[in-house]
Amino acid sequence: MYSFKTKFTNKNNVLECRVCEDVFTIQGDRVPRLLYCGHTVCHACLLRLPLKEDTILCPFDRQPTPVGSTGVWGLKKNFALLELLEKLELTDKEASYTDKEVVRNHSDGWVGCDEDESHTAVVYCIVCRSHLCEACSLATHATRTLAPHKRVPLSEKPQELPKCQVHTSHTAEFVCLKDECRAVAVCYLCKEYGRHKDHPYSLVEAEAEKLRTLLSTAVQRSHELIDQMNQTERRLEEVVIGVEGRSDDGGTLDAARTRVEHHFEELRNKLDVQAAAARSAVETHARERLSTLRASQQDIATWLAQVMSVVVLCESSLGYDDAKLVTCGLQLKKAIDSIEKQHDQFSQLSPDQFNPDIPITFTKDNRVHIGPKIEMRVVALGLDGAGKTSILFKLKQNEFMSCRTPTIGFNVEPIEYKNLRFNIWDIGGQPKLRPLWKHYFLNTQAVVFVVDSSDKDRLVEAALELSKLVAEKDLKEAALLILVNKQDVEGCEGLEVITETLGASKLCCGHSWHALACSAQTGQGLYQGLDWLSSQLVASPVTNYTSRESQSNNE
Ligand SMILES: Nc1nc2c(ncn2[C@@H]2O[C@H](COP(=O)(O)OP(=O)(O)OP(=O)(O)O)[C@@H](O)[C@H]2O)c(=O)[nH]1
Ligand SMILES: [Mg+2]
Repeated sequence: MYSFKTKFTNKNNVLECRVCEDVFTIQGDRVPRLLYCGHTVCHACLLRLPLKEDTILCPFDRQPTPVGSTGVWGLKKNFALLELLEKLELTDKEASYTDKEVVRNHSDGWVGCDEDESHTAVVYCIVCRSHLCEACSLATHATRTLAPHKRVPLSEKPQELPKCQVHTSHTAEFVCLKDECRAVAVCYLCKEYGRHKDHPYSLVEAEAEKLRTLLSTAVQRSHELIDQMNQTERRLEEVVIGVEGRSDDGGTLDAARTRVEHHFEELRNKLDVQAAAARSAVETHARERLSTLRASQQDIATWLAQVMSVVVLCESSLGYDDAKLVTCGLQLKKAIDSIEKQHDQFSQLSPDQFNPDIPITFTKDNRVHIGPKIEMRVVALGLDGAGKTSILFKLKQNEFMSCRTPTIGFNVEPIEYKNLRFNIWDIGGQPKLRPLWKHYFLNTQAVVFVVDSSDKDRLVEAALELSKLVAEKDLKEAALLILVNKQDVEGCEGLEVITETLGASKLCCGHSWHALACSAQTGQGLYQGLDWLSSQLVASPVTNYTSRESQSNNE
């Protein structure tokens, strides 16, 4: 039978490092490495040699061997020696294989000692690759050379590395990391000289360790994910119950349905009240109108009878003799005067009475306005010189006043446009007058804020005044129209820049607001402004144009 002792005594020190006298190994610290002079020294002894200017001196003949940045790891292994070692180990294994298998197959899991098959192996020598019992381990490793061999309990025996598929007698201890090679396990020959020369590589153990870490992390994260999913699933179930409700308690769906019903019920009630108010307004209007018409009818009937009786009197008086006619002259003149009086009264009948239309306009809050004009209170504000009075004048007279007359106090003018009457209050904008603005706010339905687009230096001042206006309680419901005026002036700022500089979208976000470019000189944008204002008051567009307005719109 093969013996562990003979295995090493047969080598006659040929396979030992001549520095430390330890046996060379295929891998690890005792790997044989070649120096430039041809001597072979184990890796561990080379590490202990002093390094002088990136060279080490051979311990036997002092010849220098340069080592680069990789140190002694960069020195070539003595492959002839390694092959010899491997062949010897293979022979050792083959020789012991049959016996060991017989012994191992003797009982499942039982491992026999390689020195004495009747003993049970408890340790494994990593260097000699032998299974040993306690006694044989001590006996065989008593020498100075073998005593340092690392022996581990059988349970910690390192795994056997696979063989290289190309050099089948060599262990595949490296993994080639080049993409095309798909992590194939290779031996040092393939790595140093063969197909995988110069390919990136790693040790099989290191790569396996990396994969293990990766797998453990993945498993741990998956467990966490499963926990989270379970929790979320439970929460979703709770939400489903919350929406659908339980048998004894309605969910949020029921509550939402009820709110929708309630909201529209309230709207319907409000609309019913508004419709009743509108109907009543129409009825009242019609009643008043009919009573006026009937009164006029009665007046006309009376006038008719009176005129006819005067006519009869006059016609019959035509045949009187002179004396009688003169006697009745005073009475006849009175009768003729009364005809004139009735003619005057008759001609005063309003032509509106002959139009059977009932002109109705609905406001945005569903109030009904009956009559030719619906009124809107508008306040025009802005810095002094912005052009408020000029805009008002242009709308009223269709004229531009080029001279500067600052407004002290206010001007108020009704501007009639379509079926609206805008009562525009133009308030002086000088700094000393601005504290008075607030006295005009009550019941104001719209503010027209005028900005001078040619006076860029005062935009910040204008923004400040605008910010105060939008914060006014009395103007909370008021619509806000920003008129960017003087667009005819060369070099003036455009609408977008001005609204941005004013910060209008932020400032006015609580209001219904709009900005328009305009010019009091040319009339540009002014009627668009009135259109927007009317859209804020009435529910549907107004279409009856007067001739002047049509003309202005065509300009
Ligand atoms: N070129 C040009 N000048 C304008 C325009 N609008 C107003 N102006 C001129 O700007 C000056 C001031 O106009 P006003 O209408 O008096 O300004 P205001 O806003 O009423 O000023 P205060 O009454 O002081 O608040 C006048 O000289 C106007 O002729 C415009 O659209 N184009
Ligand atoms: Mg003015």
